[in-house]
Amino acid sequence: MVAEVINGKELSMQLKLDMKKEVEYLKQQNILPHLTVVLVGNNPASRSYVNGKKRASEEVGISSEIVELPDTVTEKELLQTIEQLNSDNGVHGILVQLPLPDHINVEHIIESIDPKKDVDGFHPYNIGKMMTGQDTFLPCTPYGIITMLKSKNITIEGKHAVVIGRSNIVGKPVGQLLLNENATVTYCHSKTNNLKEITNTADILIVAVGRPNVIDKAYIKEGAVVIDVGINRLEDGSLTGDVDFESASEQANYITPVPRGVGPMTITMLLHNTIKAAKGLVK
Ligand SMILES: Nc1nc(=O)c2c([nH]1)NC[C@@H]1CN(c3ccc(C(=O)N[C@@H](CCC(=O)O)C(=O)O)cc3)C=[N+]21
Repeated sequence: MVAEVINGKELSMQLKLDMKKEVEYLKQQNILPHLTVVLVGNNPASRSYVNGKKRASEEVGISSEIVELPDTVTEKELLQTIEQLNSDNGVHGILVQLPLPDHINVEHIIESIDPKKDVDGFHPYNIGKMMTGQDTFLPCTPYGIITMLKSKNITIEGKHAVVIGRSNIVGKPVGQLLLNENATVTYCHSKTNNLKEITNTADILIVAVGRPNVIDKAYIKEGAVVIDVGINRLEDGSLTGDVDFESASEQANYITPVPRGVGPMTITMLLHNTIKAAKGLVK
């Protein structure tokens, strides 16, 4: 079997065309969707992701702004910046790029963002809404993954979905969204015994490990759907996922590549959430 590739870049382009039309329509009603991204410090990877978000916003006509703060900024100063953005009626979405420097408590920062502007879907209030199946901002990477599955009409209901990874921004919420779609969900992580035995029962395997090329065909059931959330920069500068793409493609029915897989979808769902915020749909 040779797996069909789910191209996140292509799907993103289609979705962005629809969003562009929607933004034009909103502008006719004097609503100009606006996203503010807060970037602390000078991490090159963060800077490149933030630039990607700005570029994508421009593509669909969303106005965006990057607020840059030095890595010496205090927690109090950062909280003040967020407070200003919370009270600015022209700002619909606020995203504080992670990771933050060690001297800043990330929970304090996330909880200070107005949940109605929390386009990352990271605020505990929105996570609670997601867990109880209420309409809210869904975290962008998990939402992008569900959107990719649906774009190929892949059945989620009744399937065994295995998630490797339990981070607050990917592993935990993607498992919850799969559960909301009536999958049977298993979480695996660094302390899991018999990982390979479990992943070999997965109809849908979500890999968010954070180490390059560690999941190969030995971990994959024939005909499975494999979603690679990893973004690993190798010494030669190239990007690779957590999945050994060549090997896994021999066993899987569907697979996502890296780059041009989940990454672009993350940004696209951020734009979707920003438009949703501008429409005032999240209370
Ligand atoms: N508050 C917050 N929200 C985030 O959503 C967030 C964050 N912090 N911190 C970092 C992670 C990472 N992330 C990515 C977004 C797009 C690509 C992406 O577009 N990747 C391209 C390649 C980009 C490249 O060449 O570097 C691809 O996979 O094809 C990757 C990673 C969002 N994150």
